[in-house]
Amino acid sequence: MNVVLIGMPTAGKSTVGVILAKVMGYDFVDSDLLIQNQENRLLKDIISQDGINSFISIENQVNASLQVEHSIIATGGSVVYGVEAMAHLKEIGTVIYLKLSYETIQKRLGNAKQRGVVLREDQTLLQLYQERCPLYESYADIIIDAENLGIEELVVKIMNQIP
Ligand SMILES: Nc1ncnc2c1ncn2[C@@H]1O[C@H](COP(=O)(O)OP(=O)(O)OP(=O)(O)O)[C@@H](O)[C@H]1O
Ligand SMILES: O=C(O)C1=C[C@@H](O)[C@@H](O)[C@H](O)C1
Ligand SMILES: [Mg+2]
Repeated sequence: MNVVLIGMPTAGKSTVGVILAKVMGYDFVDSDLLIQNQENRLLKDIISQDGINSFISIENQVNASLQVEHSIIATGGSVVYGVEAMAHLKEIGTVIYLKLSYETIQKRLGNAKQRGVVLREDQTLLQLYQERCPLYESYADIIIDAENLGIEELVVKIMNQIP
């Protein structure tokens, strides 16, 4: 079985995921890096060159094809737009949503466009947050409130909730 981390960009999926893998003796997979490997391009270049719909479709295909065991899987924040990806991830793992307030995400994110976030031209970060929260919640097996927790504290909180 795997543990799948979902949540907004900067929620800590990659940072916390790799530590969690070490502490639990799991492997670590970052699906953003698998996308970059497959495409041989940076995420932000895929988004700027091909557009957000193509990126979402590539992300969906990569995550839907993931064949791993005993791994912590850090997904990209936009993975929840991929129906096939989420169906597959739910089948191969326990899905954990790292939930943070809009204010914290905004502070950590800085300039969303420069980081290559899947944000439509006419969409604000607040609208993106409001659009995504229900998706993260609907796919989550476990929701973890990560607000005001340091990286190590969050690792412990996640470990305590993994079945
Ligand atoms: N618990 C935390 N407290 C403070 N800062 C954190 C915490 N977790 C992560 N960060 C910081 O937030 C930034 C983004 O974290 P990270 O790359 O792990 O996010 P992510 O969820 O993987 O985002 P993405 O969806 O873009 O891949 C990093 O600079 C990281 O150090
Ligand atoms: O939440 C997002 O829109 C994204 C998050 C990153 O992990 C990458 O998957 C990509 O930059 C898009
Ligand atoms: Mg990440």
